[in-house]
Amino acid sequence: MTGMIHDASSMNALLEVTSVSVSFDGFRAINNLSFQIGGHELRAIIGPNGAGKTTFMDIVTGKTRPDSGRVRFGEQSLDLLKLRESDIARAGIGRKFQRPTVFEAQSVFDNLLMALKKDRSPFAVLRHRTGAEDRTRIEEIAAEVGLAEQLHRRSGELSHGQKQWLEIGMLLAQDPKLLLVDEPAAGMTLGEREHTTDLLKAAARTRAVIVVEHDMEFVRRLDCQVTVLHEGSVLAEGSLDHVTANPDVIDVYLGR
Ligand SMILES: Nc1ncnc2c1ncn2[C@@H]1O[C@H](COP(=O)(O)OP(=O)(O)OP(=O)(O)O)[C@@H](O)[C@H]1O
Repeated sequence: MTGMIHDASSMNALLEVTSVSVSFDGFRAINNLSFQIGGHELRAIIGPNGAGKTTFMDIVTGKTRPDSGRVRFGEQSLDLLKLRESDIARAGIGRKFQRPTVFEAQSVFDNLLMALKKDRSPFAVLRHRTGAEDRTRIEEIAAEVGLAEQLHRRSGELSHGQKQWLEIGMLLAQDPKLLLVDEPAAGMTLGEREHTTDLLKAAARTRAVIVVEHDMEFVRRLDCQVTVLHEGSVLAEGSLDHVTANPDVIDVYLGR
C-alpha cells in the first residue's frame, strides 16, 4: 500500500528530492534526504537547530550542490542540479529570506513594479510606462498581501510585518511555481502572524509553498502537512498532531 501511495504522489510531485546528501568538512549536513511536494500544496518544515533546514533550501535553490542524489522540478522534470541559481529562480522557484530586503526609499507600488519587471533590464524599466495591466496586477498583489492601502507609502515607513508581506508580494509578482519561505513569523506581532498565515495559505492555492518555521503555534495555524527534519534526514511526516505524537520526534525535538 505504501508503495502505491508513493507512486501516486510522485506522479503529481512538483519538486522531487531523492536520496540527497551533502557533507561540509566531513560532516553530513544532509543525509540521504528524500522529499516531495505537489503543485498546490502548503508544507511546513520543522526541526531542531542544525537539522539541515537551511541547507535543504540552499540545495533546492542551487546555492549548495549536493554530493549525491537527484532534484527534479516541474512538469518537464528539470534536473535542478544542472542549473545555476539564477536559472532555477527563472524556472519558477522563489525564496524569501528571513530579513526583508525591500527598497526602502521606493514606494510599495514601485517595489512591486520592479519585481513585476525583474526580467527586463533596468533601463527598460526606467523607460517603461506603467500600463493599465501592470497597475491592475500590482493592485491585485497588494490586496493579496494586505497592502492595498499602503501602495503609495515609502517602504521604509512600513512596519516589520508589512515589509515581510511586501517582500512576499514581490516574490508573487514573479509568479513562482514554488515559494520557499524562511521563518516568516519571526519578530511579528500576533495580528501580523495571523495575517501571514492567511496570506501563505492563499498563496498555496495556486502554487506550492514551503515554510520553514520554529514557532509551533504558527505551524498549527498553517494547518498543513509537516515534515520534521533531524540530522539531515526526514524523521517524520504528516499532520502536526501526527508528527508531534511520534516518540522519535518527541525525543529529538520537543523533548528538549
Ligand atoms: N557551509 C557550511 N560549512 C560547514 N558546516 C555547515 C555549512 N552549512 C551548514 N553547516 C552545518 O550543517 C548543519 C545543518 O545546518 P542548517 O543551517 O542547514 O540547519 P538548520 O536546520 O537550518 O538550523 P537552524 O534551525 O539553526 O537554522 C549544521 O550542523 C551546520 O553547522
